[in-house]
Amino acid sequence: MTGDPYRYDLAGKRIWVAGHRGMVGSAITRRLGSEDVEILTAGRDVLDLRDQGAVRDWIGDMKPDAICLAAAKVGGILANDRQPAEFLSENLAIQSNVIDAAHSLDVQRLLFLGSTCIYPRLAPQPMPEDCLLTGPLEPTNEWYAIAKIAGLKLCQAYRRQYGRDYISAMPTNLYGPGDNYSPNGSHVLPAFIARMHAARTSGTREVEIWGSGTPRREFLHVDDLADALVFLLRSYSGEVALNVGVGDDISIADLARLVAEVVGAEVELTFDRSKPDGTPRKLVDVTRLTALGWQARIPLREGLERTYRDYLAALDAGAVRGH
Ligand SMILES: NC(=O)C1=CN([C@@H]2O[C@H](COP(=O)(O)OP(=O)(O)OC[C@H]3O[C@@H](n4cnc5c(N)ncnc54)[C@H](OP(=O)(O)O)[C@@H]3O)[C@@H](O)[C@H]2O)C=CC1
Ligand SMILES: C[C@H]1O[C@H](OP(=O)(O)OP(=O)(O)OC[C@H]2O[C@@H](n3cnc4c(=O)[nH]c(N)nc43)[C@H](O)[C@@H]2O)[C@@H](O)[C@@H](O)C1=O
Repeated sequence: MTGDPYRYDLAGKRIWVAGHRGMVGSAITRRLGSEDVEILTAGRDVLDLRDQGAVRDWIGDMKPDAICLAAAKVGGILANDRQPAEFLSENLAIQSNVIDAAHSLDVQRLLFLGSTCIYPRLAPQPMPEDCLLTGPLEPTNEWYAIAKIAGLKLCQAYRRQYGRDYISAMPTNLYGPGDNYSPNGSHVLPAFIARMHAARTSGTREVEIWGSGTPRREFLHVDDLADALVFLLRSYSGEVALNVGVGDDISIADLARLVAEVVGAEVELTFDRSKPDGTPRKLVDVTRLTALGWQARIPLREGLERTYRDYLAALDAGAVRGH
């Protein structure tokens, strides 16, 4: 490679964080708070992103220089499995409306967020970016994965055909403040925090884990993700949808034990094998991101401690999402 490294200067830019009330969107907003940028936001109450005309009008009126697309229909394994229509249709609509309108209204820069479930169910571990579309997807979330693949492909297509500076990032499983704690709709980590906390406060000893407990997952604190996204916005331009992760994973049973320890719950685990395990392992290869100069900083245990404190504060305020 020759020439100067790519740099997008954020100074003075108007950046629309779509989905700013979600876990990721609010972390991006917090992180952008320390940059010299103007942050634009619109909640679902004023702008439903499934409405193509409304999205065009909003972008046309607000004229963002850059968009972080962190709005999506999101949920854990059971929600994905039970609502295939909404996970496919809403995500296709949200992302096409935003990306198409960004192109037609001449928005310079866009960052699309996918997920590592885009990779084949039995991908090599750790999963490199180039294993995309090399094998069948995990059936519990193939609907969501197909929408996310379409989103990253749309960014690639606008880049290839029209030279648009649109990029995509594929984060691993996330956790942190503002997560969704809905018992059936959440991801595993918030589910464990809520369940272990309930066990501790009620004195219950048996805590149920869905599936076999043997699948392995990687967990990235959302503040690390937000830092990585700002880094990418500033310093990455390319077709490849980049993995964002920590490069280390843990079994679901061990995660349950670790959460129990952090929460201070003395429990025995039971396994509900009628619930799906999903992908056996999902560890991302972060070689490309590391080579660009970014690395996660928050170790899992510290991130869990912080997240449990956030959960307790939200409980006190009666503001736990999904409860
Ligand atoms: N959580 C995770 O483990 C992972 C997340 N990601 C990706 O990160 C992104 C953000 O996820 P996360 O923050 O966890 O999800 P959240 O559910 O916390 O946030 C999603 C946000 O999108 C908004 N939204 C959804 N539908 C619409 C709509 N029709 N119109 C307007 N706003 C809408 C929600 O608004 P409202 O608050 O009104 O519902 C919410 O603010 C997604 O693209 C997801 O795929 C990727 C990998 C892992
Ligand atoms: C981020 C990612 O999130 C989803 O994929 P997933 O990684 O399978 O997500 P999950 O966090 O819901 O589960 C992880 C593992 O944990 C086990 N598990 C145990 N007990 C509970 C439990 O109580 N709740 C949940 N949710 N899972 C549990 C569960 O059986 C599974 O083995 C995608 O649909 C997809 O949308 C996506 O991109």
